[in-house]
Amino acid sequence: MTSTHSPLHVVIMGVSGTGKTSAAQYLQQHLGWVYAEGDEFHSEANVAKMRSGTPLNDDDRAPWLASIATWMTEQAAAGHNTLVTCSALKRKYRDILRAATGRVVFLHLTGEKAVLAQRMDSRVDHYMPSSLLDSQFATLEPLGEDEAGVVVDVAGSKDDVAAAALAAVRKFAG
Ligand SMILES: Nc1ncnc2c1ncn2[C@@H]1O[C@H](COP(=O)(O)OP(=O)(O)O)[C@@H](O)[C@H]1O
Ligand SMILES: O=C(O)[C@H](O)[C@@H](O)[C@H](O)[C@H](O)COP(=O)(O)O
Repeated sequence: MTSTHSPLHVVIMGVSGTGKTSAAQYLQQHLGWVYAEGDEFHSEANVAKMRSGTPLNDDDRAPWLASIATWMTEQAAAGHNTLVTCSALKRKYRDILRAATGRVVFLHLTGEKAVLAQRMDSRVDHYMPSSLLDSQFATLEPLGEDEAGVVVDVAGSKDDVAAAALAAVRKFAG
């Protein structure tokens, strides 16, 4: 969608398995905004590290976050609102994304670890093992009160989560 307003970036964040990709695909279908899957911005080394069951560290994540922010800025320059999936676990990671041109808001998907582990284990062809959930939760810094965003619980069905996510984005988009 092209707009005369400052482009809006909605970053769908949260630990692995919260349904970021599922929610983003639904939003993309309903809003028609350009969409970036954060997983696809990881280096091969990062993917290999996660696949082997080792958590990423700040140094691993820095170039990944920078490349996502660059994509967001490029899209904003073209006048596009965007949807981005990115775990964005720490506030300082979100600061990197917030530095992109345009308005950046976060849709934080949250759920119980056991539920997420079960969903991850039923996912096929994905490098991320559910054994990394402990470190994902340990690393997660929830949105601060001064961070533009909204929290959506993912205990319900995909349809429930999608509807809540769409309602939240429509509020942000005005
Ligand atoms: N609300 C939901 N209820 C049940 N299963 C879900 C829900 N949301 C996502 N899933 C499933 O859980 C797995 C993880 O979802 P995914 O969208 O890949 O999460 P993420 O991108 O955050 O890692 C996938 O197999 C997906 O189909
Ligand atoms: O910062 C990280 O440790 C990773 O980015 C991680 O948070 C992310 O979740 C993986 O890329 C797995 O991808 P999914 O979130 O799609 O499972």
